[in-house]
Amino acid sequence: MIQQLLPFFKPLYIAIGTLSILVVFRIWVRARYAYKVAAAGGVHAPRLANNPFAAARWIYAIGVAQAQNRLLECFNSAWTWATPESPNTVELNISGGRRTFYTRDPEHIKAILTSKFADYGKGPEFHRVWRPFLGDSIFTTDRQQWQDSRNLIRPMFIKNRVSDLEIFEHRTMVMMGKFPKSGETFDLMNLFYRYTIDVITDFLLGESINSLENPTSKFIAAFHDVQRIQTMLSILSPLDRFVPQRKYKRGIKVLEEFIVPFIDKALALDNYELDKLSKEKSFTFLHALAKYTRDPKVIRDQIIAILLAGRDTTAATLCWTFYQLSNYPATYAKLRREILNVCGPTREPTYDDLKNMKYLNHTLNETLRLYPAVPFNVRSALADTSLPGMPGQPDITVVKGDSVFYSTLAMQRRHDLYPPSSPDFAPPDIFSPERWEKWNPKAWCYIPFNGGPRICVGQNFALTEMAYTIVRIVQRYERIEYRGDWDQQYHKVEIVGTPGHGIPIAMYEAKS
Ligand code: HEM
Repeated sequence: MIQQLLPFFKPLYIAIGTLSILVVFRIWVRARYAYKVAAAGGVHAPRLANNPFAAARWIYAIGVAQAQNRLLECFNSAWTWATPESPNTVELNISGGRRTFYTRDPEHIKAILTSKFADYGKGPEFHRVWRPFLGDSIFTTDRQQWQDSRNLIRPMFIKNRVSDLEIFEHRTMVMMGKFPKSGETFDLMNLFYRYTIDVITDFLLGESINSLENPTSKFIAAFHDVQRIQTMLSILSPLDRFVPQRKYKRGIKVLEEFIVPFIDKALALDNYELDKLSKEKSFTFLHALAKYTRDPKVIRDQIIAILLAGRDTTAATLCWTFYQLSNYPATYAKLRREILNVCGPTREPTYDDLKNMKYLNHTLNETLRLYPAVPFNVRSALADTSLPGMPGQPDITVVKGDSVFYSTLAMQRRHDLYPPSSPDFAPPDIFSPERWEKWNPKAWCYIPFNGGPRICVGQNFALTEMAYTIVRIVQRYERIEYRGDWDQQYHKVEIVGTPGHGIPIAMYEAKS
């Protein structure tokens, strides 16, 4: 009897059997999804690929595009599959089950970030992949846990605290002390990254890491490694489990070894001492955390999250600003005229000066329009929900567990979201702070800081820091010159989008 059955266990039969089970499974999962979509009265978005092989090819293409710094191009190629009913959102389904949506549609971004906020979140998978680095912080959690973090962090960014410009002044002066002589080439990006980590550590911990003075610090190298590997792990999830993680874990340990002594010092203060301190200027973000919780892990998670949020975003935006200004001498000159009119060549700007300088703010808006610091983002459906259909069309059904990738970068570069070009309004790909003089973007078409309940907590801090830094540099230097190949510059997307070639530049000091 066994002998008669043996031929059935030949490898070929096993392969055919397995394949048949997979096909049946896929048909079943797909039918279940189709039922859910129909039962909700909605529709699918156009499909990016119609079979698992084409879908796997797309995932592979995304991985390659990321490695070759062509992610935007690859993302935009998705619209080849779009239809007039859904011109800017498509879906991908490898297994027939959970889908991934890709969108650059402001109405869909608005839905996930605000009108259907409760239905979308970071989700369990995001939390799993990011937890070793960012723990249970504001960035990795949803619902009550996220709300608790937000309530804790927000008071630290009220105007009173942000308008104290002492840290910015001190650190800007240290940074500018590192600029070489007039006309010599240097990498401004390197200095901006060191400057912003020094500012944010000072702001959070009351003591700076001083990377401007100590560029080879282990902390900086570890912070960089961890972020780079984290980006790759998120892109590859759920296959991240197969990626070697020794360097990643070692890096996280270095970050913790740096932060833990600060946490211990803050926790050594009792509530009475913290209360007393809270009325003084030396009361830091860390003290506020220690007042709220005695759990060192909670404090560690929030501190690392804000370090991440506060360093690269502002450094990258400053880099892109000077990259663009170096190509437009007339824009630089106009900005300098405004700054000199308000602050003269040496006076420190006040908070009100910074907020009232229109052209300065237009310059920052314009940079964030072309280079939103977080170019790609993702949300997961926490419940069965939908994305709004075009007028007269049914909604697109989204099932719990589906992901929605959205790109602020791709959306903000969509030509059809802008008025026609004219002498008053440069084509959308051109850097032109002037466009902001008479134009306001349509709602949800310009969201570098996100929108809705999860809008960036540090927005005002970031804008104040960047404006301050620009003012102090532009006051001193009458002209800047890009010393790399301007056209060869590229957008390197990790968590934040940075200039791939750094910012090789020369600055010419104004004669007093
Ligand atoms: C140019 C500068 C910045 C830009 C463009 C920016 C942009 C963003 C964006 C797009 C998000 C949403 C992320 C998400 O929900 O997935 C965000 C969240 C956040 N940002 Fe910023 N950010 C900047 C600077 C800062 C700074 C300097 C800080 C703090 C020092 C900060 C703190 C935060 C925090 C805590 C969140 C989480 C908010 C939440 O989930 O409720 N950001 N930021």
